[in-house]
Amino acid sequence: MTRLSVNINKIATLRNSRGGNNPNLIQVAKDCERFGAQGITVHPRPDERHIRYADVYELKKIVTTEFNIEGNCQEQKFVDLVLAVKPEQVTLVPDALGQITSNHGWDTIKNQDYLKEIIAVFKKAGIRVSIFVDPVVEMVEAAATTGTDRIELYTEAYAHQYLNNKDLAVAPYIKAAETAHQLGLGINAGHDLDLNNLQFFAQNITSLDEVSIGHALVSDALYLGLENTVQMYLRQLAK
Ligand SMILES: CC(=O)[C@@H](O)[C@H](O)COP(=O)(O)O
Ligand SMILES: NCC(=O)COP(=O)(O)O
Repeated sequence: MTRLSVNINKIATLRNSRGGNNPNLIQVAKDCERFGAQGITVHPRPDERHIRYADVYELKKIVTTEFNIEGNCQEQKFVDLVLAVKPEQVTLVPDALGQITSNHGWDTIKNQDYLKEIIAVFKKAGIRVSIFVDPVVEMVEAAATTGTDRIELYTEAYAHQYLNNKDLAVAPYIKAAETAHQLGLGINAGHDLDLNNLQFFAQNITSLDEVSIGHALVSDALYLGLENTVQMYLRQLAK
């Protein structure tokens, strides 16, 4: 069954907004796992707008499921952090500095040599590597020759198109996932997945290993409660 990794970036956003330690990020991570989450994802950005580098070291001490650190490996500080923490998985995301959020996958053709080199560094450290890609067959095919263990399908386009035509929305992801599976790549997915669009996506992407969900899940939890929300997302994946 597809694993749910809860991205707790937005818990850190709320915490940072008042300069204290409320909500307590570490306690939220522990609670998410207690409520059934099968992973914790964080995305420390260079400006530390939400997840701070120090948080990552503290989370490593308590995460008992799978710890997934996402970020831009072109930042040496990020590479050093991941090699020091050694999470179960690192997800490489080609974000530029000023982005409000992640908004594109790797060009795995143009960046083939660079990705091969940096992926080998993480794999040598025993860390599973996933790379963030758009649902484009050629990008998936080139991902396979970088040595990455998995791809993470960037699902913002799916989430937006789903509101108009869900079959059209999921079609490119089915093709990309079939290609990835045939090439022996693991398949993750994330960005803008939510309680409305998750089940249809998971039902159509049969070899989906993991989804990482944060913004919508944390927003839902404001109304539905965190324990209930985590379990609602898990039920969407179980159907
Ligand atoms: C790679 C990805 O889609 C998520 O990690 C996203 O980047 C979340 O980052 P923010 O929480 O900063 O929007
Ligand atoms: N990799 C996607 C992720 O971790 C969370 O993205 P979102 O659910 O906050 O859009």
